[in-house]
Amino acid sequence: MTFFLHYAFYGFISVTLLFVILCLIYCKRANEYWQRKNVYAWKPTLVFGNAMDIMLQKKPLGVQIKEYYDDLKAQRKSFGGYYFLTQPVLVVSDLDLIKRVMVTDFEHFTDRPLHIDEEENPLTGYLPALKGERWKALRMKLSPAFTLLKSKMMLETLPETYADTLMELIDRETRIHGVINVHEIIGKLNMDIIASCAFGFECNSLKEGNAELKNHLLNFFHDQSLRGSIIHILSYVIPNIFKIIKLKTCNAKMMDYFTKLVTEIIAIREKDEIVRNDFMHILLQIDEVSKPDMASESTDGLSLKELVAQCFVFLLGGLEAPSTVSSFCIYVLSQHLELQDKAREEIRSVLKKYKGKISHDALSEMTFIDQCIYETFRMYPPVMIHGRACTKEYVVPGSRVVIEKGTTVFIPTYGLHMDPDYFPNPEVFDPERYSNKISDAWMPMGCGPRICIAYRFGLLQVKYALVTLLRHYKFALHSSTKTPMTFDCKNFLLYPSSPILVIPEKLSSNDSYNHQQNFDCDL
Ligand code: HEM
Repeated sequence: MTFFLHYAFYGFISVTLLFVILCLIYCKRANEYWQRKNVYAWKPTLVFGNAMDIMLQKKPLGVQIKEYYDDLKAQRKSFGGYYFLTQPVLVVSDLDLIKRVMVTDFEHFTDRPLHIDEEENPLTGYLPALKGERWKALRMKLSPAFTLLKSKMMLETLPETYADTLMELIDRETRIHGVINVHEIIGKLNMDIIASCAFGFECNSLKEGNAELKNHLLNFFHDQSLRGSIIHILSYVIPNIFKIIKLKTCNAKMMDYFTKLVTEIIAIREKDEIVRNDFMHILLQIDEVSKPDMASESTDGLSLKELVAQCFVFLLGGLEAPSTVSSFCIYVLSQHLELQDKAREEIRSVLKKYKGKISHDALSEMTFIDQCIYETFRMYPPVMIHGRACTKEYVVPGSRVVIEKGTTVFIPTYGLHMDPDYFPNPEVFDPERYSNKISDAWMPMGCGPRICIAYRFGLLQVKYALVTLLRHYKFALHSSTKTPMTFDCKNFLLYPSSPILVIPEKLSSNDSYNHQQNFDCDL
């Protein structure tokens, strides 16, 4: 017996040692990938590669990739290799090569390196994660929901009461706390906007505060646990790891909640024969197959699971990115009061012409607000890196480097946006940069065939929120708000590390156009 235990013990130690040695050999070999290809790369550490600071949550991935971009530019390299743990990633720094990857040679980079597992987790079957022909077919079918005309129509169906409820909320918060958390307030407005525009239901986030829908979505974005934030990054950089380790990006509760919500909305529409010009209507029209009891996969139309996943991405896209950009815009305008006054002047004079109504036409005339929004998108792009997966072997033009199928490619958006070659004095908030042509290096919504499908709608959301706030309030930065802003390391999207708190000063009816009481008042 003792002999057997002895034998088993040494056997166990030997197998463990062998396993550790094999892992180390694997890591070492993986860390020589770019060297073998003769591609410039930062020296990786074993296991962590170049991502030690990311895994230890000392730095957001987008910020580190910006630093790498700066280094590539300094070394006059068009691209370079990066190691996320043991996964090799190609980072492209040359703008012409970036345009090739995203536009001209798109057929080699049709997919995004996102995790997709519709069996275990149907919400991952959303458009951003879909691959190849399935993506192409669905993108074509969904595109009509996001034309300029559709975005305009969606905006014009918004109840005017949103503005009043928003003001009540700001006044109440100011009375109680003296300050408002601008991201939180705009998040509530956007939640109501997308619930109404996409599905035609009242979410009442502004009125009731913590609406259930919003909480589920925020849990997806801001899972502050170490596990949650690491899972988010892994799902983007090493999606294949999910095939080996059974990890989930969304939990079962979230899945059940969305399925129930969408099923109920469909049932009500069918029962009451409601036809509404919104996102849900377009989805339901896709070959008329999206019946609540339909669980099977379909080739032409959408199964219920697929439909729920597309609704989910509409809510995700419409909530966080537009709210972040609008709140960063208020943040910078609170530091540049002269620009804030100029923006308000424009809002007032245009709204006077349109009798106080925030219509699509009125918004289109507010060009200075556009410039402020573009500049905010540049300095604070919610998506700091655009990712592509190489789907067909690619020889980098002008070199002998072959990008293998399956390689993850990063486009360092934040690096491009802060590059003085494209945007002189990049640290300075200067809306005048956009009085002429916008640089091709400006790409907060991506570019090429996989550009954000809802960029028009997203821009409108941001503009609507800003106009609604700035027409009635003057904002000053609260002393506890960080300047310069640092970014949260636990979030995959760019997100402030501490709340943006501002002090609102309500403008008197002489200062602000009162659309309800006096349609012809002089400002
Ligand atoms: C203003 C805020 C927004 C920003 C900054 C933003 C940013 C982006 C970016 C950077 C991409 C990837 C583009 C690429 O890889 O080239 C993307 C894709 C996408 N966005 Fe947005 N987005 C915004 C608003 C929205 C909204 C409101 C929705 C939905 C209503 C939405 C839905 C999507 C979808 C479905 C995709 C995937 C498109 C595809 O793969 O074909 N986004 N977005």
